[in-house]
Amino acid sequence: MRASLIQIAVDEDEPVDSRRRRVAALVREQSGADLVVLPELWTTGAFAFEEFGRAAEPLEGPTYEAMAKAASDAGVWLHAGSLPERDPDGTLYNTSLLFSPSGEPAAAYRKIHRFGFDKGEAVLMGAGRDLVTARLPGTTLGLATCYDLRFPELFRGLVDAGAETLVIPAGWPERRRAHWTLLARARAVENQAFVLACGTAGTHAGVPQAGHSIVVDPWGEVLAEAGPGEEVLTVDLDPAKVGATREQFPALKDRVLGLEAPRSLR
Ligand SMILES: NC(=O)CCC(=O)C(=O)O
Repeated sequence: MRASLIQIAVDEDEPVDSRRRRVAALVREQSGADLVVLPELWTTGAFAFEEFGRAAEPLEGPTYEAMAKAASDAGVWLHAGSLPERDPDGTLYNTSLLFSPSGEPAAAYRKIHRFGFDKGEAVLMGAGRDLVTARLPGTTLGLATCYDLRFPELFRGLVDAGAETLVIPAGWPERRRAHWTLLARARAVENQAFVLACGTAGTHAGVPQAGHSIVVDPWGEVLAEAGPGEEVLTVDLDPAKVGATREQFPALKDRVLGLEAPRSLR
C-alpha cells in the first residue's frame, strides 16, 4: 500500500480558495498512491481561531466538493484532513472526511478532544462523540485528529473496533514537536498499528507549525519523516505487518480490563 502524506504550508497570506485549488492539484499529482492524507484544518489553520466561524462550511460544502473530485481524478482513497464544519443547528465541528477512489464519501469523523482548554477550539467547536473506522482494501483505518493523539484510550477504542492503520491529521505547533514524534511512536507501539500522522508547515496566527509528518510501523520504527516545510511524504507499507506483529508479540491479548479503583477512593 502506497501512502502519500501532503504536509501543506498554511500561511495566512494565502486566500482559502487559492489554497483549496492548490491542494486539489497536489492530490491529483498523487495518482498511483493508494491512500493520500491531508492535515487538520488546512483551509484556515488549526490556530486561526477567529477564522473558524468565517470559514465554516456545511459538510458537503466547497472543500468536500473539491476533495471528492480530486480523489476521483487521482483514483485514490483520500483522507482529506479536516475542515471547520457548520452543522445545520449552527454548531461548529472539526470534521475529517474520507473519500473513496470514485469520490464517494466513505467516512466523516468529528474530533473528540478539542484543543485550547478554556479558549480557542475548545470553546468555539462542539465535541464529536463517535469513534470512526473505515475498511480499505488490505487495512482498516482508525480516524483521530491532532490533540486526540494525547488520549490513548481513544486509540484503544479504535483498535477494539478493528483499526490497523491510525490516521491522524494535525496542525501541531513547533513548540511541542518532541511530543508529536514521541506520541506518534507510542500510539504505534502500544496498539501494534501503523500510524500516519500528517501535520502542517508554515506559520499562521503567529504559531509556527512543526511539520515533521511521520509514518510509524507497528513495531514503532519510523518509516519516513518529513522536514519542516511543505512536502509530500510517500511511503510503501505492508499492511500484513500489523497481523504479523500482533501474532509474534501478542501483548494486546494480555490486556486486563475492568480494574478496581484504589481502596482509598471507594
Ligand atoms: N490542533 C490541535 O489539536 C493542537 C494540539 C496541540 O498543540 C498539542 O496537543 O500540543
